Amino acid sequence: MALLDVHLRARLRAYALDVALTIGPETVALVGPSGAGKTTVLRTIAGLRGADGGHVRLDGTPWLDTAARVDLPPERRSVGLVFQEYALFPHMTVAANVAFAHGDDPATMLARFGVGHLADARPGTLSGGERQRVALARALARDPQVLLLDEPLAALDTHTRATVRDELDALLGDLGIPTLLVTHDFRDAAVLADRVAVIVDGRIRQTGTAAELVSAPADAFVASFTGATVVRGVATPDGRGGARVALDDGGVLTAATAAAGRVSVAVHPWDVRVTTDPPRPGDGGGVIAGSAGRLVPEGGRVRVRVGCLVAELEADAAAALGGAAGAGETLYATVAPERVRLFAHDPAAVATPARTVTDPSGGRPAFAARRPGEPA
Ligand SMILES: Nc1ncnc2c1ncn2[C@@H]1O[C@H](COP(=O)(O)OP(=O)(O)OP(=O)(O)O)[C@@H](O)[C@H]1O
Repeated sequence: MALLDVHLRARLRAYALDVALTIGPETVALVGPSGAGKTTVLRTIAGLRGADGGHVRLDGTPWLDTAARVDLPPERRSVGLVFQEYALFPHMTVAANVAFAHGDDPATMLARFGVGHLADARPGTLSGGERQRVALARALARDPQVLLLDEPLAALDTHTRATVRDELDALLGDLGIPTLLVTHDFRDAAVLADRVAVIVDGRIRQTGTAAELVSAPADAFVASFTGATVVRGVATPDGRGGARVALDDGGVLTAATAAAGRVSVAVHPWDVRVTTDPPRPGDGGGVIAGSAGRLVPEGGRVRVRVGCLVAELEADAAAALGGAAGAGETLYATVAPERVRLFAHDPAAVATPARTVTDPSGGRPAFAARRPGEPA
């Protein structure tokens, strides 16, 4: 069974990268913010840059071992690479691009990816989705033992992206070779990867299935990356093993876990309940009151902002709000205490806008991502 064993140390401009990963015949997504070191890891595995320490081994055979002074050139490492920009040679035809990767049979490879009819075309005349398929055909032409994908869907529009993502998902399942996929997008990671590793400043914060990261994030950054809204507040123990958190932006949440002092609070949008009437005082839970934002449809559900939280509702729950949303009326958001996650205060988690994810119930989650900076 194929096993890619990676441990890399490298001094980068702003931090020291130190990453260990073992990848069996599976797809592992390396996700994290810009500058976290994702591309550096991928390029080092491919042999396109060196490391200050560590190793890369495939089934025990070293491609890189700084202690033993082994550092195979890229062409002696059996990797297929797909870069962000597809890196096709613009002056060559599609067929020549694939043949260049010394595939003996570019026509068969292209046909396999549904782009056989484009063999004589120049890359500049292809759509993003077509270029992506050609790049995959080229990456796989040498029958590599390891596949490295750097933001393979980044250049595609939303519609093409969903289609190509599904194709890629099927392909990766068929290939069954160690595959490392670099992406900014938690949704892509959740669909394509068996495991997701979250990297920040050159260190892996957490590795798990997408559903594990959603249900048990190790820290506020991971929570925000999986789609949680992260806000700040001050926690006071409630004397019953939980805590009451006064949020900086107004409102109170109660948590089932104990905490005291400044905290980051992570809440997934699908755990937020929204009502037009305030909860009864005797309910004891926290509440956030806020003027309702617009209702925004998202993947069969509806999102609405209430104060500092974003709620994701079933269509009928949204309909029950009547005209309150969008009309600027006051709505009330509540969250079950066991769904309020408290973390040591982490400014990075708040500074990075959450990627949004829809309810992960039912096996592999269906994700709906919002780009950083887009309104919730
Ligand atoms: N040769 C180098 N020497 C020193 N620092 C470097 C070198 N190459 C990259 N860096 C720095 O290392 C950090 C990680 O870069 P890298 O490209 O791996 O990040 P990334 O996670 O892939 O980011 P993005 O998502 O924006 O592509 C960046 O701050 C980059 O400026």
